Amino acid sequence: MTRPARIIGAPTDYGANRRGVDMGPSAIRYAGLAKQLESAGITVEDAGDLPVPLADERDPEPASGLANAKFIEEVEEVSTRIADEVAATLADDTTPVVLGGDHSIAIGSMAGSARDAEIGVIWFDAHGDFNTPTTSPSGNVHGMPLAAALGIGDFEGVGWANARGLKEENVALVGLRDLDAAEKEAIRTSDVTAFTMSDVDERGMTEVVDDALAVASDGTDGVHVSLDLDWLDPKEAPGVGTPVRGGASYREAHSALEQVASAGVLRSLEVVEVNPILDQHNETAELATELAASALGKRIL
Ligand SMILES: NC(=[NH2+])NCCC[C@H](N)C(=O)O
Ligand SMILES: [Mn+2]
Ligand SMILES: [Mn+2]
Repeated sequence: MTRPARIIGAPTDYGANRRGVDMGPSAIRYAGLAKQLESAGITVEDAGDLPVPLADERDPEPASGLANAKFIEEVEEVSTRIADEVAATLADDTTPVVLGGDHSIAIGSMAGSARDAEIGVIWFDAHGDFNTPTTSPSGNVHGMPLAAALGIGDFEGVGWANARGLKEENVALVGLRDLDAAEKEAIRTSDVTAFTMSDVDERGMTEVVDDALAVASDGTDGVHVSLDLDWLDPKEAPGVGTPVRGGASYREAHSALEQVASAGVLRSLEVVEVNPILDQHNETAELATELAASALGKRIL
């Protein structure tokens, strides 16, 4: 029997420092996520949205802590909440499906998923999200979650951010095409495996995703999949804050997430960076919904 799924909304926007992406969970629900998952034969429960500090109660530059990481205190507060919820969901033998929100929420999802288990991560994204507060050109935490989870640079020993049961060797990034200079260097010198869009061009998505699955499942108890909608080409997914041309096609994306389902290793899933204000007729949210269903086992036939 397939495990049930629990939808967990994380309506953040401070990690992208741009309004609108906080409406992602609502747009994805409106696009029919629960129905789609049920049609894939999965029992779905919606836990609603986790509380996020209101815009006028936030502090963009807290005096202490990780300098140059905007709204880091809010990130800590909400990450802790997400981590607890994800861990509790897994303890119920249920698959957490976390809806962003900006990609800073991945810090919490990974910490929760890796609290009591060794996990791997597949990161479908145009970006590396491998900056640290020191290397980040923007200070936006949605460009830092992998570095945070892995305890790189300023994030070393930051308990709430580090994903306990996650090693660099089990992290695979897929579809990269926009990296900052220092971020490139950090990825190169780390033990993560990075597949750029050039790799996809040369080898095809199927082979690349096969390799990514091997990296993430090697010696682990399961895989956390983080799907940033800007992984797709902006023609398919216009409703994102940081679009980059040359992304995955609709068909590549579906087939990649179907591969994830077929591998039978999915432990937790998150879908991030859907910004309804920038979207056209909710098509990016609809795509997010369909791709989540594919990852959880929905099939054409
Ligand atoms: N999850 C995202 N959309 N990340 C975009 C990050 C962009 C840029 N690399 C930065 O650090 O600011
Ligand atoms: Mn991205
Ligand atoms: Mn991202």
